[in-house]
Amino acid sequence: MKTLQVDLGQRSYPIYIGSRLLEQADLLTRHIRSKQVLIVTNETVAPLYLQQVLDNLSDFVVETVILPDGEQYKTLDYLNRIFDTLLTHKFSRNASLIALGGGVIGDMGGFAAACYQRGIPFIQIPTTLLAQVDSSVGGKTGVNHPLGKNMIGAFYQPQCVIADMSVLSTLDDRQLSAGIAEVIKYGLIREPDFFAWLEDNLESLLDRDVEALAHAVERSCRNKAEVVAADEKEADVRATLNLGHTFGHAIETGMGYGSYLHGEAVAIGTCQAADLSRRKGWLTDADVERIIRLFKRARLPVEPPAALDANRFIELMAVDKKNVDGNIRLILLKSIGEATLPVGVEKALLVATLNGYGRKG
Ligand SMILES: NC(=O)c1ccc[n+]([C@@H]2O[C@H](COP(=O)([O-])OP(=O)(O)OC[C@H]3O[C@@H](n4cnc5c(N)ncnc54)[C@H](O)[C@@H]3O)[C@@H](O)[C@H]2O)c1
Ligand SMILES: O=C(O)C(=O)C[C@@H](O)[C@H](O)[C@H](O)COP(=O)(O)O
Ligand SMILES: [Zn+2]
Repeated sequence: MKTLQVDLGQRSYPIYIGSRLLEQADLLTRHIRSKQVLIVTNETVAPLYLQQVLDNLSDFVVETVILPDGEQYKTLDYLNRIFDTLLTHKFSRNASLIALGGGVIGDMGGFAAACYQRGIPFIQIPTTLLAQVDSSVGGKTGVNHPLGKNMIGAFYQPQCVIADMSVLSTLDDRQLSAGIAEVIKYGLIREPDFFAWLEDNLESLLDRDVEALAHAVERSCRNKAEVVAADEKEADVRATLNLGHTFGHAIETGMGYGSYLHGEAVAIGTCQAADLSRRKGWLTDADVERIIRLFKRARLPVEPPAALDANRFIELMAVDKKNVDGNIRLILLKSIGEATLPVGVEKALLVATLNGYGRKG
């Protein structure tokens, strides 16, 4: 097992990465401070892994919330189900919440923990590749609004992250690829050698080679932990983790939550951001081709949905947390391995990308 640390002073916490970690009761229980524990999970993950977690908690009073599965349920309405259970069972402020699932469950569980009695401890047990490499680390929690992705939320750090590689064996191929989209992001924004490693090792990841997967999770988490430690609340460098997300979130919101997976929308959005970076004169044609090729090899979509024209994209992108005074600001690439902070772009260039990229037939 590898242990990384997210250094945030009093809010610091470990990320445990390894195989069969759900069998190690102590890893979990050492981070629980009271008898009362709530596990939040969903209808897909519960039959697979809930009992394993419950087996570790025989000395605790445990309640469970099993939410329906899907991005379309990442809403305030479904968040209320968590509060209903916490209140029905009179959970106190020292109770712990465990989020067992992918990014949807992690974001919702974390937000519920941030809100309940103004904050109770919570633990992330991420069960998708995407959640292990990204969403479980860094404390962004929240829910969607029909008008915008993750628009209601809080920064709230977990007590620990337990990334058990063994649970990835039940993940389907489409979800594995979605996770790889966020892995590629780290190479693009800050670690060119990692991007090259991914080019060399992509097939091993797609074949679920355990060593390759563990390496990708560890290197991704190290990158994310460093960025979050430098800028917990996205005043500066943390915004680079949003590469491709202004376009990607527009796709998720505009096409209806759940029709594109988050990682798929980020893959398309990153190709659009790369195209725009080329139009700014920062990336070469060859760089953009290299980026698109890697996403395609990862079996990810790279072309935006035809249903969203440039006007609709711009309307959707106007609802983004990086915008200032209503102006769209994007993370672009100076090179493969170096991202910009949020920048405004000439509307003509943005429209050219929205009209041109991926629409050439
Ligand atoms: N907080 C952050 O920093 C952050 C970062 C990236 C993404 N996100 C959010 O995360 C969400 C996407 O997360 P995701 O890709 O994990 O999606 P998800 O949570 O919907 O999980 C994907 C699917 O995999 C299933 N699943 C989970 N674990 C499984 C397992 N071990 N075996 C079989 N099936 C399993 C789930 O039930 C679901 O059907 C989005 O809402 C996105 O906005 C947040
Ligand atoms: O942790 C971050 O910071 C990120 O931006 C990670 C992203 O992959 C993630 O999708 C995040 O939820 C997007 O943040 P948002 O603030 O644009 O909702
Ligand atoms: Zn993301």
